[in-house]
Amino acid sequence: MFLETKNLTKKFGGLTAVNNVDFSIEKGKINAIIGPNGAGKSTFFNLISGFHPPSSGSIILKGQDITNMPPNKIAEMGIARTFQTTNLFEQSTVLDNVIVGHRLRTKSNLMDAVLRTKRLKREEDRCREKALEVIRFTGLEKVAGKLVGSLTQEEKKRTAFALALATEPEIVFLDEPAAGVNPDETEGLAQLMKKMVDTGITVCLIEHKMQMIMKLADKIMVLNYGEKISEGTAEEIRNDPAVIKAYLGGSASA
Ligand SMILES: Nc1ncnc2c1ncn2[C@@H]1O[C@H](COP(=O)(O)OP(=O)(O)OP(=O)(O)O)[C@@H](O)[C@H]1O
Repeated sequence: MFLETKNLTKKFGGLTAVNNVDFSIEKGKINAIIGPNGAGKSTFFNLISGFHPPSSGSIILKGQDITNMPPNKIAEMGIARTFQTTNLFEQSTVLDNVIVGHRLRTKSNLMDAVLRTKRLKREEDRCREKALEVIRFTGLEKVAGKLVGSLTQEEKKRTAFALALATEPEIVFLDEPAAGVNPDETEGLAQLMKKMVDTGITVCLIEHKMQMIMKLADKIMVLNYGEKISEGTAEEIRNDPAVIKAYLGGSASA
């Protein structure tokens, strides 16, 4: 299995936000995590990307235990993520935002910057090339020189994808990639996720847009109050009484 969590648990004081979750992600597939508000989806992402240490349980990437690794190490291992409220620099251009992503893969340090070494120049060129490549991939060529603050919501979403891709990840975690965009743009972003998978990148997303998830995801996990209540294909999830009950607030019979 490409990435697995075993008994993954996160407690915030008396609240168990993620409770004993076993989840496995297959390489080259689109995996989705759904669940009502407050179900623990973002917390689950934060655990995998190292932003929160788990209270217990483990995270295994390609057979290696990465539990408790710091976020920068996890990113170096090939895991990238985007955020619900995209953490982009609004006063910088798309290109400058995306260039930052590839710095993760470079080695130059403060001395290289002070002395303007050849290594620094070479790595700066490489970051720029990589940024231009992912800007083309995500369809942002026309707005590469624009300030992020002036972009549409959909372009900002694409920029967040591009920033994640610039780190050369093996797997990307996308937190509500289609929130706040119209149906046509949602379809465009779904196509972009498929394109990512076609190049060999594994995708895992959180999304509230059910129609999109049901069409797009190869495998879905459903969280409710921090617990995994169901897992399977769109068809399996759709017909699972536990899922129907969770979404209807307990008013449907299980
Ligand atoms: N840093 C934190 N400190 C304390 N409680 C937290 C923290 N982060 C999340 N929680 C709580 O953990 C629970 C799960 O939250 P989380 O944001 O993971 O849910 P979610 O499924 O992503 O929700 P949404 O769909 O609304 O974004 C919630 O009750 C939330 O209030």
